[in-house]
Amino acid sequence: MRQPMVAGNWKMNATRWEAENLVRAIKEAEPDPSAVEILVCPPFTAIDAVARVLKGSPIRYGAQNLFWEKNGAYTGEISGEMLRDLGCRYVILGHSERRQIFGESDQDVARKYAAAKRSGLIPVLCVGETEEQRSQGITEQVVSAQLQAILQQTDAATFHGTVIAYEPVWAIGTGLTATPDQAQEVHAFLRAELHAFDSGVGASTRILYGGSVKAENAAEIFSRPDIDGGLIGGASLKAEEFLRICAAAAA
Ligand SMILES: O=C[C@H](O)COP(=O)(O)O
Repeated sequence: MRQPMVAGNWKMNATRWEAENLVRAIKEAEPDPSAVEILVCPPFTAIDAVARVLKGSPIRYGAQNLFWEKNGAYTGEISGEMLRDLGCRYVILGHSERRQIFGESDQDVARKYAAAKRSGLIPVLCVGETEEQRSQGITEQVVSAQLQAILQQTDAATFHGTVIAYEPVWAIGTGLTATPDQAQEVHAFLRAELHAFDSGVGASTRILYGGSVKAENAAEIFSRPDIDGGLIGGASLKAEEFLRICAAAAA
């Protein structure tokens, strides 16, 4: 049985003060940790402030990116070891905004994945197709290539625990959501790929859906058998709405 998970990707939003207020409101609602695992991923600058509020709480926090080296002359970059030093448990990797705006390739994501594992972070690996790729009918090819770039360099024991997030690029921040059936179809495909890699990995890996998830559509999306929760952008910046999404995953 896979424990549902709801992750908030705050992207480049929230000062430390805003982050503290947001995470405090989530914490004070005391969501049941046995029903849903909750993760918040603030910008780097607010991680420490969030960590202080979450001390002793079952709510997890993580980062949105890392660089693959441990340290050195890499101006502006942050390593997995630095994130572990802040107490981060998870790191989002390969988000489509990183791939599209910052030019991250599958190979870059694979190097970041290896660095996350080396430093003891759990990757939340994002995959997803653009609108053009969907209209060309190559959604499965695209997400398979993104996933296989990771599977080819790892083994089942190392991969264990990794979280996958399927995020159709055309649904991110657009208000357009994949229908629950469209999302389930891709999730089932990804699970089959994971299963072919290793049956235990196929059964146990959580696959989250991301792309314009809101309180009002969350329950229906999460009701599908291969959708284990959500990676939430805009709606994770409002405590009340985020908590309603968490409650939908817990139900
Ligand atoms: O990481 C989160 C996704 O990019 C979804 O963002 P969104 O919920 O604002 O569409």
